[in-house]
Formats: sequence, C-alpha cells, structure tokens
Amino acid sequence: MSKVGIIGAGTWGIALARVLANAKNEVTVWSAITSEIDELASTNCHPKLPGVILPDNICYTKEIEYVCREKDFLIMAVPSVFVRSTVALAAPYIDENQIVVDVAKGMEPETLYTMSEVILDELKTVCPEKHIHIVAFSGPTHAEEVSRDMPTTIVAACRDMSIAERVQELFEDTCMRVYTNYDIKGVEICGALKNVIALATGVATGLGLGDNTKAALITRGLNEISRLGISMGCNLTTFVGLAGMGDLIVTATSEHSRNNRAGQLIGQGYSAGEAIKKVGMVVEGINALPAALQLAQKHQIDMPIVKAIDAIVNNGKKPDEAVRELMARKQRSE
Ligand SMILES: NC(=O)c1ccc[n+]([C@@H]2O[C@H](COP(=O)([O-])OP(=O)(O)OC[C@H]3O[C@@H](n4cnc5c(N)ncnc54)[C@H](O)[C@@H]3O)[C@@H](O)[C@H]2O)c1
Ligand SMILES: O=P(O)(O)OC[C@H](O)CO
Repeated sequence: MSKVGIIGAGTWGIALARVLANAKNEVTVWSAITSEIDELASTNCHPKLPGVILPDNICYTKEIEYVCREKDFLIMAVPSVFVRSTVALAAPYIDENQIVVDVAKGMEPETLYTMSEVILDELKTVCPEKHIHIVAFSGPTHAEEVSRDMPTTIVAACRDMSIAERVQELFEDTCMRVYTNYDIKGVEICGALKNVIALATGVATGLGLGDNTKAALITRGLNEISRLGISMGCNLTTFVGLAGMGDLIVTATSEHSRNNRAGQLIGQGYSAGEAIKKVGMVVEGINALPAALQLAQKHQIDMPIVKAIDAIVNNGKKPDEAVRELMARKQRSE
C-alpha cells in the first residue's frame, strides 16, 4: 500500500485516483478549483465521467500542503499550461524521498521544455537543495476507459529505471499494465506532439474525408514526430512503441479524444476558439503548436502536417486548402 497525492481533478487525475484507491492505496486528490473538490467529496462522481462511482476511500483536499505531505508518489495531473504554476505552489512541501509522476502532455512554448523539465526547473528554483525523482507516465490511456477498468497499457519513463519500476509496481494488479522506458524525453515528445496529429485526423474527418486520409496523416505524422525526436537524441523504438504509435492511434481515432473532436469541429468550419469552447476540456494539441514549430525550426526538421495545422488553427487557412497543399508537395521517397 502506498500513499499517493493526485494534483489536479480533471478526468485523468480522477481516473487514476479511482484505479489506485481500488487497489487499496491511500489516495488524496487536490484541485485548484475548490468547487470541484466540494462536488467530488459530496457526490463521489466526476461530472465528465458519467456513471463512474468513485470509491469512498478517496480523500479530497483544498490544501496543496496536505496533498503533498508524507506521500510516496505525487501525480501531477493538471493540463500542461498549469504545470509550472502548480509545481510552484507544491514545491515547498515536496521531499526528496517522493516520486513525482507527470501525466500532463505538452511542451512549454517559452522554454521548449517537456513537462518533466518544467517540473525540475520549477523545483530547482523553489528548493535548489532537493534532488527529486520525476517520471513521465504516458501512453494510449483515455480516462473514460481507464475509469471503467478497461485493459490499458502505458509507459513509465525515467533515466533511473529503478524509479520507473517503482511506478510500474504501484499499478500492479490494476487494469493498467505499465512498461518502463529510460527515454523520458522521447516519451514526452510523443505525448505532446501526437495531439497535433490527432487534431489533423479530426480535421480530415470534419471535412468528410475518409480512412485513407486518416491513415496517411497518422503514418506521416508519426514520421514527422520521430524525425524530430531522433534529431533531439531520442530513440526510434520509443516512437514506434506505446507512447508514440500507440497513443497516436488512440488519440487520432477515438471518440473520447478531445484533440480529435476539436479537429473535427475545425474541419466543419468552427474557429479554434469555438472548438475549444465546444469541447469544454483541455485541447493540448493546440497548446503544443508553438513549441512544435519552434523545435522543428531549431532542429531543421520538415514537419508539413504540423505546419498545416498551425496555419489552420492560428492563421485562418481553410482546411480544404491546407489538404490540397499537402497533397501537392514535391514528390519524394518514403
Ligand atoms: N483525460 C485523459 O484521458 C488523459 C489521458 C492521459 C493524459 N492526459 C493529460 O492529462 C492532463 C490533464 O488532462 P485532463 O483530461 O484531466 O484535463 P481536464 O480538462 O479534464 O481537467 C482540467 C482540470 O485542470 C484543473 N485546473 C483548472 N484550472 C486550473 C488552474 N488554474 N491551476 C491548476 N489546475 C487547474 C482542474 O482540476 C480541472 O478539472 C492533460 O495534459 C492531458 O493531456 C489526459
Ligand atoms: O482526449 P485527448 O485527445 O486529450 O487524449 C487523451 C490522452 O492523451 C489519450 O492517451
């Protein structure tokens, strides 16, 4: 039995809280939004996970100190744009013997840091004397399915494999089968950038295009992401594994994906802002675009699908025109 603090009460934080509490761990959940904590504590339900009853051994708190103190694992489950500010709040209460597990998928546009790097950077600023272990936890894992105990696989990534193995053990005998990987950077690049490609497949669906187009976007999209990752020193095997290909397949095809849904709305003619509002939850692919473009430029990697999505989302390019331009690119070898 471990003590686990979950920082963030969106659908993913709550799905993980449920799995770990049912496995007899002592689980505490914190949210920056106090009304969310009141609702969870009084209903044992999350409004975006209808029909899922949460076990009553989950403890809910509005105190960041309480969610951090004396926990073995701290799971950072806020959307990527809130990771830095949330770590700044939590940092004074995080100890060296704890493992911080990041589940947010994104990259910080100002620094081009992955989320584990953002966490490390913020911890260094607030408590430079502490050496904290951070694990990236990423893969094809929709909260809607994990919260119904559907078999799911995921990667726990850390340069120190013994730390990744601690996270693997935490999820033993749950619906989640955890694989370890030491290529933490590769795992995090996959998690952030597959969302952009899922937006693209959504746009194709919204335009009424077919399965051939979606397969093309998934395959060539993975090619773009892996070329970037390899140029940054990551391993090809990571990109063709669960965090890469696996997560791209699920996000680009699942009815549960917020990125896929936002893309569909954009393909149907909604603006990005309208699509985000209609989805009503975080759309990380849109947040990841500025960092993706800067990294492509910095590492001199051609990323035509990422560029096309940015032109649609941020520069008002018509989706059908973007598709025509992608198809008319100079012919080349695979
Ligand atoms: N939902 C999934 O299936 C899933 C699966 C794997 C990874 N993820 C990743 O996990 C992260 C969280 O996703 P989610 O689906 O839980 O998001 P969500 O949209 O369901 O949750 C939003 C949550 O963010 C928190 N929040 C809102 N404003 C905040 C603020 N100012 N400061 C701190 N926290 C604030 C609140 O708890 C809110 O419930 C994302 O990066 C996502 O890509 C999600
Ligand atoms: O719903 P999405 O598009 O944010 O995707 C959620 C997870 O990243 C899927 O693994």
